[in-house]
Amino acid sequence: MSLQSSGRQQREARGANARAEGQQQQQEEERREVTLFREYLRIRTVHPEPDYDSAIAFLERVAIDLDLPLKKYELEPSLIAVVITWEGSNPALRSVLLNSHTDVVPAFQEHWQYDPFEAVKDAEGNIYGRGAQDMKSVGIQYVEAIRRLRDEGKRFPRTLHLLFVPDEEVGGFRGMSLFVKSPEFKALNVGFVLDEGLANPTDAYTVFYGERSCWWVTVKCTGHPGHGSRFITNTAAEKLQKIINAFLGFREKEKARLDCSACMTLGDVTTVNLTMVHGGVQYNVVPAELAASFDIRVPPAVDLQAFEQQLESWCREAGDGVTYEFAQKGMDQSVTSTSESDPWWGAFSAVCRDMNLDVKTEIFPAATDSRYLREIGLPAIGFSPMNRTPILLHDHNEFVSEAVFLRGIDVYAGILPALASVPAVPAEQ
Ligand SMILES: CSCC[C@H](NC(C)=O)C(=O)O
Ligand SMILES: [Zn+2]
Ligand SMILES: [Zn+2]
Repeated sequence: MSLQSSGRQQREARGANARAEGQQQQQEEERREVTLFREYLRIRTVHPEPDYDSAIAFLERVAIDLDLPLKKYELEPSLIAVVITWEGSNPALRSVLLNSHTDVVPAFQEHWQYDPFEAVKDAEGNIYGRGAQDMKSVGIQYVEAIRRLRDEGKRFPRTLHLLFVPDEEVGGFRGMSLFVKSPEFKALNVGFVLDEGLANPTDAYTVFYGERSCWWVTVKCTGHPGHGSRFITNTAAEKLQKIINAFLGFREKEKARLDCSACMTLGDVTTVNLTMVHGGVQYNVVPAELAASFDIRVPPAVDLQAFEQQLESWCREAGDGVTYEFAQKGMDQSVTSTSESDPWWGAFSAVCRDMNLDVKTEIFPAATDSRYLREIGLPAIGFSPMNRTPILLHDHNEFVSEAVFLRGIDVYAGILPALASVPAVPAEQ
């Protein structure tokens, strides 16, 4: 056996040390909010085989502890949405939905400093785990803010629903997408939604009021086949070359637009990435068909019809026998109002100002479950209260510090009363 310890041994040793320190600290002083969050992180709701049963059992205990009713809605066999409800004093008013997803993306253990499902807290108070940012922290912050408000004897006019959905990380097709279409969702009488956002490395908090449309498109190029030793004309490869040049040429222009503007963010430009190429038979056979797949994200301000015409013309210009097909084509471009005169945004932004939070509004660069909620006409804000934190969702060594996590509970304890006290909006009068 080598004298040098392996990566795994080092990780285990680090984990054991940090655990021992953490346990000691926990016995001495760890706050129950943090302990609950770390317990949730240890539940392996990780794709491709998320342990949703354990997450549901955990949430059932949370609801009992909060003394609030919990309902389960089966969306598909073994895919369950959980709703914990704190009824308002005027339940006829529309409710506020606090959404979080219970699933997390896979973690590659060998790249992590600690086991991604041990929820290790290091000496600096950083809590490591898959889901630490995306978005188990937010789920527990909602719970703990509500616990605090209830312990203080507060009650607000509007009902607060805590929703925990499965399968967001694989597109939400069997999760939120189904739930929003159900009569049970309608019965929740939702008026406004808080959902996930992103960390911000500066002092500011980022708040998302819309998302880019997600277009996944495969362009198929056909052409003359033949022997690999000859100059075959009109080949699939020549057409594919034109397609790739057109798509990636546009990508460069959009990148330059982003790079030369200090006030633009990723959500304001269109990104195009070549993510898959398909085709070919063997070295000496010129193939009759080749295809390229692109991940395209289009900001809400872009005219989608005009953009599709652009794709069409790139395909036409590449030659005959070039066609495209969508695997995903988001067409809804609804954004949530950030006008101060909007009752929901007005309440949200005013309370953020009162708490001295520096809020930056942006378009979310990727796709979240908020798109299903905006699609049915609901205002939804993406907000994960994590400032002074690097953006590590889906990355190795995802963490949030204990201090930022706890501060996020204070933030929700300020925001939730404001949202749950928004006076009846015109549609409710
Ligand atoms: C369109 S389904 C895929 C959803 C995924 N969401 C995130 C947050 O990574 C994405 O934007 O690729
Ligand atoms: Zn997420
Ligand atoms: Zn995610």
